[in-house]
Amino acid sequence: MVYDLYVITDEKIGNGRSHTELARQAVAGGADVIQLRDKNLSGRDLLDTAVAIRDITQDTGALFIVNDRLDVALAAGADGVHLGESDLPIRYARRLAPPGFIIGASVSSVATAVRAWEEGADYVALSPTFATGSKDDAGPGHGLSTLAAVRAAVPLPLIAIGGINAGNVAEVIAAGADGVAVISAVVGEDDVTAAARDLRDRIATAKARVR
Ligand SMILES: Cc1ncc(COP(=O)(O)OP(=O)(O)O)c(N)n1
Ligand SMILES: Cc1nc(C(=O)O)sc1CCOP(=O)(O)O
Ligand SMILES: [Mg+2]
Repeated sequence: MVYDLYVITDEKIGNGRSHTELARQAVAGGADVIQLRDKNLSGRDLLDTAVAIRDITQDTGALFIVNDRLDVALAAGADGVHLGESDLPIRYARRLAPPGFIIGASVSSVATAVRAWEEGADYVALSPTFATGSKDDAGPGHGLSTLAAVRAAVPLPLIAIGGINAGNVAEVIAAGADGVAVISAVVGEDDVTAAARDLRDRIATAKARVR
């Protein structure tokens, strides 16, 4: 699986553009993964939106992940679900998921990353890597040293999330991330497609330098 550029949709930060518009524009710019994240939609509206994004990503080969809601992810035919440290535990989600279904996990330390790996996560996301204004309860950033320590401890794909942008993405990749998950650096830009393309190019350049 390729997780280089992982874009999370957010209609507030997206300045009135819908989840589906944001997803379409991000995949046009080369996003490898789209995550649908909305804490306010009803289950039914979230499912309708997830089915629409499923159609968009299916056409392009991008992965589609639903935040928090395993039920909606399964019903929509998404590729996976993202679960945080307060969401459904990974080992229980694994019992309900079909073979090949992706379960991503937020982690905040080497210890929580190792636990997520042991419980069956398919990727881990260091949450947050830097401070972010896009999630109220994210807390302070863990920084590049923690990112590098998680990289050394866990052999899963490692995503950095929180405060990542064109200016710092190269150092995040150099510290060991396989990919970056972003909201504002792509979804908050006027031209979502151009922002995604630019970030993806920077990731490719940084990977060519360090690997
Ligand atoms: C890729 C990725 N990483 C981390 C998160 C955060 O998940 P969580 O801690 O459960 O917080 P919420 O996003 O649910 O508010 C994420 N969504 N995606
Ligand atoms: C959805 C999310 N989760 C985070 C975590 O740390 O768990 S940070 C975050 C938002 C990331 O947005 P931006 O790229 O604008 O900083
Ligand atoms: Mg969550």
